Amino acid sequence: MSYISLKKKATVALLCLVSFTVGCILTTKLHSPQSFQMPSGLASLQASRLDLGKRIRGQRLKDNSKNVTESNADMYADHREASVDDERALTDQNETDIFTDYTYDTDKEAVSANSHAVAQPVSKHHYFVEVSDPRAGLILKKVISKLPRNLLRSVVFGKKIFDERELSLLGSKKAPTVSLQKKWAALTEGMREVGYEQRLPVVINIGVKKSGTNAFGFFISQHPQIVHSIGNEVHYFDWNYGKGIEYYRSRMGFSKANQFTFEKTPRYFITPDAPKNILKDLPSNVKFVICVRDPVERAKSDFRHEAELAMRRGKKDRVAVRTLARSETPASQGEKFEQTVLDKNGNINLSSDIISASVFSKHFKNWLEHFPRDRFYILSDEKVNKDIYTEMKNIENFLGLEPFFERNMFFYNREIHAPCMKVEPRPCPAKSTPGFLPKAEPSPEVIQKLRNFFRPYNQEFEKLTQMEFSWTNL
Ligand SMILES: Nc1ncnc2c1ncn2[C@@H]1O[C@H](COP(=O)(O)OS(=O)(=O)O)[C@@H](OP(=O)(O)O)[C@H]1O
Repeated sequence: MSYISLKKKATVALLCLVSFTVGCILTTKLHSPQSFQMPSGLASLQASRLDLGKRIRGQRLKDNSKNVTESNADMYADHREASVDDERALTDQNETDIFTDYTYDTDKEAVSANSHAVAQPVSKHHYFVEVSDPRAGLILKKVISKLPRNLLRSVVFGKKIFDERELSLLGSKKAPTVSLQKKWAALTEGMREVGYEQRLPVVINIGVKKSGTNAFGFFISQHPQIVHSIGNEVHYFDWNYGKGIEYYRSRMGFSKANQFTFEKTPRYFITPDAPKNILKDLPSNVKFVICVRDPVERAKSDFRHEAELAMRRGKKDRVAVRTLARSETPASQGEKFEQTVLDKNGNINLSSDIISASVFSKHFKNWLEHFPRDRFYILSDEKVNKDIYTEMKNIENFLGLEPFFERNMFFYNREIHAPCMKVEPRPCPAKSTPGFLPKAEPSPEVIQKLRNFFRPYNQEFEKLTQMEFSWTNL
């Protein structure tokens, strides 16, 4: 081979190598979060969002951008009420398999999925997408598909961040199970740069279970100063206390300095050590909202809830099996309401959680030993049903929030016989109890027995709260 042809070949090889290297660099740059450049229009739109500290949520952003508003409308497309027990099970999950467990659960009849998601731009490169139930693979996909296509996107659930590639695997059998600690660190750093922190809650909805806590959580979370915990219920002061305060903080949404972190776990109300530990661990200005309802109606609703779990356990549903393993008085499949609330001799079954949770005064006394009465707002369902607007205004005032709620934001939904809030496109949380569940329709004698049992406790609760309730003396 001549020297010239050798030289030619070497030049060609060199050119190939250079163009390959340049290609690689360009590709890496295009896909690297660090080098990503956002179109200037979007950048300023997002910057103004961040300055306003607003979340992309339903109609609240209608004034900002048509594109984003449409996308947000879809985020609520499948908003249904959360199941406490799914949250309970979630906190049990090892960090990497959350998606594997829940995304492919297609048994929608048996599982009342809560599927709301809130997207929030947190840096040039990331959207923070809060998903209240990680089983909601479909809604996640929907949210992601609506975000500006040319942005690098991440979805966060707790400490899990799923990038676009991983999201594209949703719906396939290849579940993303990658450890994402590094991405989480990068994202939180990005959020801190723009002024967000994970703060401990200063407002907690501590219960009572089955008294409208989901609806209240939904209403209060519409306030721009309220930042909800990540996921529906954290269960720190009952089941996860051993995990430490930094775990608890890590379950909080990111907030700006003028925002209030909100958490709801109805089981705190009946957890003996919860008030003592909250006093010890949380900011001294923490306040509480307690939803209450006719104790007999509450017990019936609680029974249906437990019956749903029992039915799911019968189907070997993993969430239910795990949840029932932790329940003090698990319902048995096929058990009737009477069998749960009465003992063998026909007396009130005092060891049943379903009874105990309705004895409001007993638990409230424990809270009052640690916090003064003025730290609690008691939200009774009769007042909620009569005038939700006034109640939300009172709570705004109680918490020291800026005025936000207006009368025309609320309406009474005759289909579900409950007040709702106009948030596009699903105005309010659906009723939690699916129609296929066993009905709790005890005989009039059993009802009377329950009423006689609860009456003295109701009267005591009235004294403790300095309030009156229509169901006290029934
Ligand atoms: N506004 C509104 N929207 C939807 N649902 C409402 C509302 N207000 C009260 N409820 C009734 O509250 C019951 C559920 O209570 P919780 O949300 O506290 O349940 S849970 O403890 O979190 O599982 C559940 O009661 P039952 O239907 O009797 O089971 C809901 O119907």
